[in-house]
Amino acid sequence: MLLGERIRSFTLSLLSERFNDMKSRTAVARIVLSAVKLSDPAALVHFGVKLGALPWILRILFAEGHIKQLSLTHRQHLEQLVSEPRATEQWTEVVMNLCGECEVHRSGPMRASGLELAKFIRTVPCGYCPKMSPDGGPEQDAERESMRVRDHAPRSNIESNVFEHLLGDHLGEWKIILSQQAMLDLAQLNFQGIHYIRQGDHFKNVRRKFYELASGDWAGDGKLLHSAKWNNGRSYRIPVFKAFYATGHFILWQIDTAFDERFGNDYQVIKGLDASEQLDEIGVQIHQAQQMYTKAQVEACSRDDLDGSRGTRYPQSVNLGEEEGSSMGDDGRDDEDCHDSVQLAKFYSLTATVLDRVAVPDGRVVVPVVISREEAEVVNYFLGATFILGRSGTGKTTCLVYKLVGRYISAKENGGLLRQVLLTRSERLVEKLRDNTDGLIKTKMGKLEEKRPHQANDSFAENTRKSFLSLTDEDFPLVCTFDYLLRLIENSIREQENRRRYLKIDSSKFTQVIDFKRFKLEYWQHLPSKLKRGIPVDLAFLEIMGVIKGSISSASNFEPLSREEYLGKRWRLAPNFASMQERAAVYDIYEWYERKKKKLYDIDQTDRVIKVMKALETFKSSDKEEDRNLEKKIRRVLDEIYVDEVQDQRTLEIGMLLRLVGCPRGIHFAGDTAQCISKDALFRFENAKALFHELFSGRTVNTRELKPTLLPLSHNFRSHKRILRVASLVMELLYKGFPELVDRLPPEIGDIPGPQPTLYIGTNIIDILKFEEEMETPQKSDAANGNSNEFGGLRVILVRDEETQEKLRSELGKSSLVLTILQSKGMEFDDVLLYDFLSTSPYNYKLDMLEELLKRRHHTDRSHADWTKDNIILCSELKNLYVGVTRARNRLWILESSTSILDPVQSLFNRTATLLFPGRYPSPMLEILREQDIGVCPEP
Ligand SMILES: Nc1ncnc2c1ncn2[C@@H]1O[C@H](COP(=O)(O)OP(=O)(O)OP(=O)(O)O)[C@@H](O)[C@H]1O
Repeated sequence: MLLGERIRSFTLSLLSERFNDMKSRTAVARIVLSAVKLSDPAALVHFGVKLGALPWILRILFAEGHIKQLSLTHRQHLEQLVSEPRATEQWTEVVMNLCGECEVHRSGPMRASGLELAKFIRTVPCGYCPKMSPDGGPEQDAERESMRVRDHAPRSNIESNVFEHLLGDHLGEWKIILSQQAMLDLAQLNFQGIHYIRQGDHFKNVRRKFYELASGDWAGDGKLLHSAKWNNGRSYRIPVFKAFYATGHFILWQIDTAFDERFGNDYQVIKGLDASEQLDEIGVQIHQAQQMYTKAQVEACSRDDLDGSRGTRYPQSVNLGEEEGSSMGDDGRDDEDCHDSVQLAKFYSLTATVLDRVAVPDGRVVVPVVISREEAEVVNYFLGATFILGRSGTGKTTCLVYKLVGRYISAKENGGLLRQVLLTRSERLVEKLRDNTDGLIKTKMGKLEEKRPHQANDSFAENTRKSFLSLTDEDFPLVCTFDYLLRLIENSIREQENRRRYLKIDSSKFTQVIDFKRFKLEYWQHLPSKLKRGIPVDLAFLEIMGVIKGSISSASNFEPLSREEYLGKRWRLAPNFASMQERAAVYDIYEWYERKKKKLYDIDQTDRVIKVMKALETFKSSDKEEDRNLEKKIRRVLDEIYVDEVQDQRTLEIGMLLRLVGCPRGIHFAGDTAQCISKDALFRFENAKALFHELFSGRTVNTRELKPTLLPLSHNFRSHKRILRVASLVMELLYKGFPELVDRLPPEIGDIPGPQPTLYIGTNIIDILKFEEEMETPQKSDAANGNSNEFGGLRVILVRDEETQEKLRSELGKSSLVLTILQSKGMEFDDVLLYDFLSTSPYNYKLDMLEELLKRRHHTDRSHADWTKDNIILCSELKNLYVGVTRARNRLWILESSTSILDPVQSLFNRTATLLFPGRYPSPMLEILREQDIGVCPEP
């Protein structure tokens, strides 16, 4: 009590001082906020009246969204505060000053009463409020360099509360984070508590213990600070404690550091490691995890007040700078018993909401992972359109989903609704994204968000009859494939055309849209051989769909590239065919394809998008009001669009999407050009960026909004460092061979140890796979335990193409998960078995050229440009390999049937890479196994 009083009077005295610089003002604002949160809620009134006279602090608290949040948690007291006549006047002035230019808030509170002002404050800032400048100075409108390093972005650029909305309230001063295992243990305890009365008390006790831990007051008889000891001869760099919740039962915990969204910085946190009491196993894992810490990290976790005395200990802020763990360098440690290192790689925030939801026995609880500061900045960034960029596993999808859900919940909690759509091309990934999105919303909002009727009636079939304009609030957030969204829009357009008898979008004759499979079977087979002229079928399709038809826009009057335009296109924008002869041949094929398609009444994906865009244009300029209204209505349905794996979308499609939102701020894309392996789309950031200019230059006054902000992510959270070394070497080859075709991004950094990837060469791969299948024992998986937000399952066999997929499925049976590399995009698996990828590559007989490539120093000369053009297929091979390798979290097996690939691969990965880059690749990367090395019993 006494301490509370002291903090309050100290803070009030601080408010009598003058602070002239923004840094001190921000610090004071944070202190005031913490003091308000720590005090009796009524204290808000005292502080608030004082703040009325201190607009410079109040502005900061408004701009960073804290007042909005206090208006929810301290509703009654805020009303009381702003009803005080002097405060009403001063607060109104500050808030109107801040958001006088916002479309929504311009008109101010409805009436000049305290109650109305409090209501008004609850909605400030909103998505339409222009960026608030807490220092009251004019907003710096200079366009930022788009590939900025966000570390330098001032914090006021960040909508600070989006991620907090997703999480809900913390249990106390200390943030608590739980390992996957501890989350499982918690759910298990709760389950037992419901079924066995005695254990019911356990769960209550555990809850209490977590609150005690979070309070920072760990006094007493050592019940929270009982040292955990292991007789395994290992020394622990950070002390581990047992918090007893019943005789013989405890939670294992240690102090660690993590990003704390409440303070916008890294802080000390309580890390719950386990509650299962399987001490031996977890003891080894904790030891391994602690070995990876740098000295500075260990120091940041240390405290000298862990003595069990009374009093609250506050978490300290941590500044580790740019320091990473031992990243990809060799730490000289033996990783051979690192099989479970992934278990302690991911942590979840234990907030009051999560604890309450775990206490409700209704199945799956999706909990946000503890994200890094870098990720939090991406999640909270809403000043303009964003492109989240990063190599694989760097959290792009995670950030995109948290952005969407955080915004959704924030709007809901403020009594509004955002109509958001999250798209990607792969159905499989969409399902995962939907589970995740719905799960996060349900965890946070509980009963408020019961099953959406949409799902029950429609199941997101791509031939849905539902129309875009019939979407209701309950359908949002809508998580679906791009094709599904397209179909919804087509249906709305068709309804109007039928009503008005235009009959343009009539797909009744079109049974199935032409995809690569149909193109190959029904078109290519009939293509006269003189037209084929050595052009590979997959590249021909990619070129037609991705370049000739894929870059159509309203600027080109929705016409595909003419022959002249295509022949004259810069090589970088259409790199698959470099010579005029080849391009001319492709154009001949394209013309033949269009003629045949017309005869057969067929349609392809680009035709569909073009039809939609043309129809919308026609409606827009129609002389019928009804048509114009329809076009307007379609444009007003969505507030925000999120696209994952955006590199799979054509420019044309991005153009369509941009037309569907009124303001560029509502657009958030995530992708990686190194993973651009689609068979029918050719993505270029340049093209997408150009579209923003084209489409929004007339619609927004803010020049910054015309340029999407690129937000890079660099830390790989998925795979351990031995897999990352393989991935980084593949990237290095791509950079060396095809510098113009992949954006150079910071290399993925990862610090988790793990087992060495294996290259197996043998003719009995199928037997091995069958054998493995039989031996496979059910393991704990995120998907199975329902306690986390994984985007994948346990083990997958990845193959080059659908034919191999079918072959393997028939040999191995349905219980094996076999996917093409393309289908596996965006997913992750504990174990990945890459099946015969190198042996079936068109480069299988000349893989030694990879070594030459790695050795190359300069790549600006002409001969290199020619080399790149001649080896364009290698670029796609390497991208596929990169995607395949990076799906693995734990074990990577490269299974190959051809002995001829052994020497070049072994030489590249195990010798040359280490010789050339000993820092990055300190030891042989692959364990090599041959048929004779393992004893697999063939089937009797
Ligand atoms: N801060 C974090 N700590 C631990 N795990 C994290 C963190 N952020 C993300 N993850 C996990 O890392 C994995 C990879 O994340 P995600 O799928 O978002 O990456 P991505 O960049 O979209 O990858 P890809 O490009 O390969 O699809 C997921 O399991 C995710 O839950």
